[in-house]
Amino acid sequence: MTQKIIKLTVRDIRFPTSLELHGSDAMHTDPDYSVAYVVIETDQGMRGYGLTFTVGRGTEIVVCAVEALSALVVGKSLEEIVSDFRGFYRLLSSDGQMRWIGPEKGVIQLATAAVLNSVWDLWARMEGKEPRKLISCIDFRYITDALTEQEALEILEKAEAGKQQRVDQMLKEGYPAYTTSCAWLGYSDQLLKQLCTDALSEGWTKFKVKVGADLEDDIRRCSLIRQMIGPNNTLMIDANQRWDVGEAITWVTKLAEYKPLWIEEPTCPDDILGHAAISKALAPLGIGVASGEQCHNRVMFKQFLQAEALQFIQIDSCRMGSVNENLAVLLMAHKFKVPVCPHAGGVGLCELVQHLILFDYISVSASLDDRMCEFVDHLHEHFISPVVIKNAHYMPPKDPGYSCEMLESSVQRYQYPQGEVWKQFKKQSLKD
Ligand SMILES: C[C@H](O)[C@@H](O)CC(=O)C(=O)O
Ligand SMILES: [Mg+2]
Repeated sequence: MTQKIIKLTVRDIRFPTSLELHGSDAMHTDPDYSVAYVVIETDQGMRGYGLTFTVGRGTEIVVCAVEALSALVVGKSLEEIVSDFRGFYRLLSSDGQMRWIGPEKGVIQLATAAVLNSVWDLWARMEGKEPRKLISCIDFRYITDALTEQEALEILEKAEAGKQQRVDQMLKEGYPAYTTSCAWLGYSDQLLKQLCTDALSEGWTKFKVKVGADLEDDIRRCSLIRQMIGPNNTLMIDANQRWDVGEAITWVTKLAEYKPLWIEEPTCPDDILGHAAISKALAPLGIGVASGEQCHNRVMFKQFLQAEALQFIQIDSCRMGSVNENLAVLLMAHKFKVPVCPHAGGVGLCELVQHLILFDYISVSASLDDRMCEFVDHLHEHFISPVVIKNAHYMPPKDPGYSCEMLESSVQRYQYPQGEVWKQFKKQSLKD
């Protein structure tokens, strides 16, 4: 049945997470987790839901960018889009009137992700996809020196073997996860201890700690958490781009005794050679470098891989141009033998990225070695099909679609600035 997209709406939804310092790190000290939330509707009454994660005031700019892209979507049929998804991706990412404010980066790329996520959601509610069809969604422009279309197809075809076994395994055991919920930078030691104790009793074995603002604090917090989790559990540290290259090496060397598996975003997320230098310096200490949550397109990831600048790739479901670009990165990571450990958390990122990482295991890498997906325990209650975590594993989603439909009651309560929650804050601040 032809489904013509007749409407696209986008709303600015913000959660006041800064009040309790959830999500805080060395660079984002008071984040209000937010989304630009997109709904597309077809003439047959079907809907697709998409979003991109942002923080606070920036959301209104992303909303404007989605509105600017909407004219490229409304009026098209789903069949028209998916029969040449590569072309449609290019239309959005290379539109002559808007390309200058990207290309394929920044606000326009976040907006592209929100729109395309809604298209993937709509499509996913309708049918299964074969390797050839998936490959036809990827824009190979600028990456053929690292991965050709033929190589990508061969990777997917090779992974057909054993696929059903991996599906069954995932349905039974789920995909391994780690938690970042215990140790946001703004949390007190007492809260950190409490959350860590709870997480251990729930079966968590892999923990990420925010670092980078103050070395003495980092030493104290890493030592505390290492003592609590013991020598056999896994610790990761995340500096959210706080340091220069030399500073990163010196700082992380001082934290090496706590045996972190990786240092995440040690420096500017665009500094490929800087990451390579940090990787080289930290390799003898057994510490890898992870990055990706602010890596804005497949071309950046290509160069990180070519330069051996990362030992862990952190794809993000909303930073790049949706599933289309993430497929390209999963396939390149496989070719370069670098494990994918997605960034999640935020608002809806866990809901979205679970699909990508399950796809990676089932249809691309067929490996769980050194792989795990981030989990953050905030804001899932606002989703119709929230993630299900069992024994520190993501259980495969059962509902059709891309899992980012929100409860309409939540959207209305948290819509900025007219939602009840924000109106209440406004009244309060007028009183103060
Ligand atoms: C501002 C966000 O909370 C950021 O700190 C998240 C992040 O770096 C992560 O989850 O990793
Ligand atoms: Mg991070």
